[in-house]
Amino acid sequence: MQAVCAVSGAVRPCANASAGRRAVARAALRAAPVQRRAAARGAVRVLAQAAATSSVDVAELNSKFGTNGVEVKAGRGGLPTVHLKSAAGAAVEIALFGGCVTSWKTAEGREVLYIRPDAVFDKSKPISGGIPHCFPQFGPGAIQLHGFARNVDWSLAASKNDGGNPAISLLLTDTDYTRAMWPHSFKAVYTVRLEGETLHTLLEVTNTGDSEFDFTASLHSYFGIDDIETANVRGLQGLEYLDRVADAKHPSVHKELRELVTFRGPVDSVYKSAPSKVTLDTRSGDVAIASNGWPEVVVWTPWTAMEACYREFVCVENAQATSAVKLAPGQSWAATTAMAFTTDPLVEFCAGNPDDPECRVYDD
Ligand SMILES: O=P(O)(O)OC[C@H]1O[C@@H](O)[C@H](O)[C@@H](O)[C@@H]1O
Repeated sequence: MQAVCAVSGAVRPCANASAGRRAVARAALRAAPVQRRAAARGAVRVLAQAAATSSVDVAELNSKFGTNGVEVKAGRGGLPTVHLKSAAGAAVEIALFGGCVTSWKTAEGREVLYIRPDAVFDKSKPISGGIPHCFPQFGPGAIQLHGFARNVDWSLAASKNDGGNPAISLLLTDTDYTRAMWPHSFKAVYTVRLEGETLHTLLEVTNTGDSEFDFTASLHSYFGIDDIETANVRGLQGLEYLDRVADAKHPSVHKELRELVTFRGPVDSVYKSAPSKVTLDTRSGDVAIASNGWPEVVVWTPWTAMEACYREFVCVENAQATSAVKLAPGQSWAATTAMAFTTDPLVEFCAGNPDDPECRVYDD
């Protein structure tokens, strides 16, 4: 008999069953009230804040940029962190170090992003998790693997709240440190906005110098999942992709035949000509990732190379990885994402109806 996903107990891997599960769930939901799932497993994915003080004047930043739904606080490691809260109850945290979104919680408090257990918040390395930037190089290439943007302080440049939807803009410009690595003058503006429960990002890069440059980039988004073997990504079927697992510098080229991209080993794939929306099924729910201006999607799991945590996350990245953007002096490039999380109705249903036949787990 075919395995059916259940909420708890000895769950067998059941990827590829999403469509069936949804149909079942819809039918079940018509017949029974939805029970809320109590265990917010995702809520503990992000590590607790370390008690430390910030060298940046958080109070000053807050008096300048704090507004309804926007507050600057000392976050983990004392890093100045902007907290957004929408009228709908969703919340986002953005560390100025790396311009990294380190937390995105739904109105019911479920953490959607993932911070790796080896992440540190002392600026000795980029924050390993959340939504860091890869810029001006996705890599591998001439400079550090994913570029420097996730490894330097961005500054807070603007904040606002329109109708209960808070937004901030972070700014990164070239410095001696960046020019030593990448000899160009640039301005990057990263706007993060909560609209209801949807997380919006806009990255704009401008050439402020007097000669052309090119760059690659990505939003290196880490998402929490119930288990790597029950997660999948939809929307990539039919696309050409570069498999970088064996050799990132000389990837092999394939065509994705699967409707659901599942995980049974390390994956490091760059999908070209990606559609404007892909969906990550975390098993507890779907993360819909819509984008505009990001032509590629990178899917990455390190598998057992990160034994301690590989089951708990997958990266689904909006990227401009394989072909560089060329900007003449004064020119700009921009790309957006809109990410939304919806709970899997079957998981919710089964939380309250564990004995329903559709919620039982069978051995093959
Ligand atoms: O630098 P991090 O956050 O550990 O991520 C590294 C990984 O980032 C992914 O974007 C790449 O596709 C992988 O090749 C790489 O190993």
